[in-house]
Amino acid sequence: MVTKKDELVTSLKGVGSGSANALRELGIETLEDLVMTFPYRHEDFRLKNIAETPHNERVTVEGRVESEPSLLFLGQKKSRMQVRLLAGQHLIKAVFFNQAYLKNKITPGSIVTVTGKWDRGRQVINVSTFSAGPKTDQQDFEPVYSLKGLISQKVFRKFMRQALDEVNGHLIDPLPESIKGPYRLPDISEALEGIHFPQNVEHSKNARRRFVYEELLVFQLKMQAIKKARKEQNVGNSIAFDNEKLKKLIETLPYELTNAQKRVVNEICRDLKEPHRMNRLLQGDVGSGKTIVAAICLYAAITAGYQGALMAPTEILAEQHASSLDEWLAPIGVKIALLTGSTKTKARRTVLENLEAGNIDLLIGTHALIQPDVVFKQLGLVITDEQHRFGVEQRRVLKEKGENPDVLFMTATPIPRTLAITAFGEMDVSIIDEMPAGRKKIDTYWMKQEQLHKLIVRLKAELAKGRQAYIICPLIEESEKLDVQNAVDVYNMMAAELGTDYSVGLMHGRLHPDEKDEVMRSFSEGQVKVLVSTTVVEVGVNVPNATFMIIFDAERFGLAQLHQLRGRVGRGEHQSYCILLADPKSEEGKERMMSMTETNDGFVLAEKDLELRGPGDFFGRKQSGLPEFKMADLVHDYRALDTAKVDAEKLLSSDEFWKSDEMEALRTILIHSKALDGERID
Ligand SMILES: Nc1ncnc2c1ncn2[C@@H]1O[C@H](COP(=O)(O)OP(=O)(O)OP(=O)(O)O)[C@@H](O)[C@H]1O
Repeated sequence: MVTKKDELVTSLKGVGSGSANALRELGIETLEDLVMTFPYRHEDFRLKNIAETPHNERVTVEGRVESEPSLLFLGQKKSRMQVRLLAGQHLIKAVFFNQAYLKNKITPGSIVTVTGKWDRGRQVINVSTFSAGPKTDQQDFEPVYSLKGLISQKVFRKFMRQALDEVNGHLIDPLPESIKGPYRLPDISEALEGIHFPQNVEHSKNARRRFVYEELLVFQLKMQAIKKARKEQNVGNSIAFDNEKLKKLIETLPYELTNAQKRVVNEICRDLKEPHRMNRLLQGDVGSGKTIVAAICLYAAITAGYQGALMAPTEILAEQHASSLDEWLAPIGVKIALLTGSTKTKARRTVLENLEAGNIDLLIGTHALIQPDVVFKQLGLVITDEQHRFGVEQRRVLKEKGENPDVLFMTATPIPRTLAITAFGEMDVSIIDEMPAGRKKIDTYWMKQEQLHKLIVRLKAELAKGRQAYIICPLIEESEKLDVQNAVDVYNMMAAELGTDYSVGLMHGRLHPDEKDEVMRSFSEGQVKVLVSTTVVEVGVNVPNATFMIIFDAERFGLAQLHQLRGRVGRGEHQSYCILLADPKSEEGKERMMSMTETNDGFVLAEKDLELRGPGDFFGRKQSGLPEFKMADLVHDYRALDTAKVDAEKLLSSDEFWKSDEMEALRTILIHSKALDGERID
């Protein structure tokens, strides 16, 4: 039996084949599809005082016509008409483009109501909606739908009215009274009315509140269900590590762990012990000390007789990790090997043999680590140090190899909380939210390119103190060649400026791996004082004596990337500086530069970045891990997201959710998704 909501839109009065096609193109076939198509904004038709209306805002005013309309034709169909209106005490102009047909309705002395964008400087309203006479029965708020020009707003609203009347009482409300009641959320019919035909601001706000909550609750239910299912089905390793040995390692470290580091080590080690497979994200701002945490956890797995793997995004980083971990772990007997794309065939073969035989405890490298022919004897823990998510592909390779290790993802990109919850909602998250003691704020300045010579004086002063510096040139992937040239030019200029006093090194993606190594080593050992580099040093490079950074064309970078780059300095006890050379043209670019000078806090910058660029672009490209919400907005609805998270956890662990009739609709949504099988599909 077809229920009302499943009836086709063609059952509505006035929907012929033309409109039906248009609606189908918008993804609307049934009455339910139609009523669940939400407007992307509401036009506000309340009367406003023009004197208080900000520039460029849309406004509706009533006014008395004070002149004959002057009409000018600008071509066959184009025209411009202008008339003077007295709105309250204000004499303004109303301009109508291509609405010559209104001329007869505009007579001097009559009252008219116009809506349009207000140009405050020129005192002009650019009219988009007109009615003769004072404002009467027009709705105060009218929804505006995204219709791609296929059908007019007015006709669409007419269909909507009919559809709402038809389905009223036939829709199943996924939210039971026990949830709606305490939050005073309207039921589905009332909420739909408020979304499509709001009587006032409150009405539409309440309706929106309901759908935002519903959407986020369903999302959270899915995420929590996935987590739970994975825990139940993933019989992973229970890694019984030797706590005494861990304590000893921690005691021998050159510094005391911060409380945050201790806390996350505990969280991760607790997961290792559990028999299910760990699936955890470790977030920590640049320089917060994630590497040592990784080392301790890998060592934990090793004390229990397992092998560990640490995967880095670049070769430089893999080498740097290998040398740090070697320093900490080799003295206590851990056998470490490095494997990257440039490991020579013979050396590679030796590593692989030893790995399979169990003679290597810890393998560090790039993606080369999880190639099919890399076989571990007993892999217990994989840590990946990457900006982005550990790909589906890599999980598949591990699975095919029969490995079932615990996995920890480390990210240095502070991900705004709301994004972390949504993009990584099915994972457990640990956060290092504290910097090692004694860290100083990196003083950040924004200067114009033309001030470079002044800057070089500052640079020399810093070098004279024995410090080192990075000079960053942009690398835009589409034209690596040009960027390399750019870096070479800057290198030549710096080498000329600094003469024989300080040696300058050059680093970019096109160098041979051996050359990269060589440059990096001489910089970290202090022979090279100034490193001119493209963004290849962006992640993870750790040279605590480097305290000065100049970033050329800084406006070409996003906030997250600038923050990562800046994080290369300020990693030791000395005061550090970062100078952004930039001539941004856009307001957004200026705002980015200002934000960098104002804060060192990666989480604050990440929130700002999210606000400036929107969630889709946050990761630098469209990230498939981010679900698209119809109503919820990740920048502003974070409170609702939190509430939904707590509620989802409670619901899933309650008997009522699984048994009661009133929860059936919500339960059905969950059952129809793949969440209960531990799969994420969005
Ligand atoms: N508890 C601590 N006390 C003092 N120094 C520390 C502490 N933990 C780490 N460090 C030092 O801080 C510096 C940064 O640590 P690390 O390289 O692990 O940062 P990170 O979190 O990996 O940052 P990035 O993402 O930028 O690589 C290193 O020089 C490290 O030795």
